[in-house]
Amino acid sequence: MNRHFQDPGVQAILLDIEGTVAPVEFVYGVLFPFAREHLRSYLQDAAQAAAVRSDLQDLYQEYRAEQPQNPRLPDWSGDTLEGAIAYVEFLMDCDRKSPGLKSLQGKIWTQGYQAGTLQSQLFPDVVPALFRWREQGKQIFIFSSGSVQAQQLIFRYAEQGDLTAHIRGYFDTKTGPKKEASSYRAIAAAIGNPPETLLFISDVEAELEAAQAAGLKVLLSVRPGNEPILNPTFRTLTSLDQVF
Ligand SMILES: CSCCC(=O)C(=O)COP(=O)(O)O
Ligand SMILES: [Mg+2]
Repeated sequence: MNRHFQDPGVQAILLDIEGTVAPVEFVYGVLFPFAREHLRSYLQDAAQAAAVRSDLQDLYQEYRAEQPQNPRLPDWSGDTLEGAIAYVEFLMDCDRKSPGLKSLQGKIWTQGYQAGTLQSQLFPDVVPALFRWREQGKQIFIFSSGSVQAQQLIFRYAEQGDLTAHIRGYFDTKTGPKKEASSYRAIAAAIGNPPETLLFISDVEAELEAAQAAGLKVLLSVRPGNEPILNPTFRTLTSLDQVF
């Protein structure tokens, strides 16, 4: 195997999920439809739970901030479930990486994974890479727009079994947006490593630009089903087999 990315200075690997370790088709074809289908029944059952109320408060704040500029928003007075459902559906329609939406989706998926209805699909090179990198002493972290809970589920309920032992830590957009350099500086600080000892792998060039600006090493993930990038600015990989 030609492991063409070798850099002895890299001590930790930060992985995106969708388009890097999991196929876009799994996220858009399985996870997102599951959350949409179960949104109403989930909120009807759980809207009074403290964690769900907190998500709804975050969503309502986002709604109030957006409402004056966006005539396409559905009506939501803040105290109706119908309004909440309509706004969450609106956010899902535009694939908004909203922390409130992502947190709610993670809670809905939890039920699906625990019931055995959902199982996560990862590219076949992911599990060998996790074992190989750990044997080489590299730490593995995740940074995704999906909530930390959703990320943990992906690795706990993989078709290949529970992979959470391989993952040292998880970061979501509570740390900061994926397209801002400050988020990557915050992640490096949280991990306790200088930025240049981290390698970030993602399918989105704007995320790599931000990570590179923060001093991280970066690689562009090119996978079946990803948005095609005609002239990539960054070094590409088509399999994690190519890294270390
Ligand atoms: C954590 S699985 C669900 C992924 C998700 O909700 C999403 O928006 C994908 O974002 P990513 O940053 O992993 O490309
Ligand atoms: Mg991605």
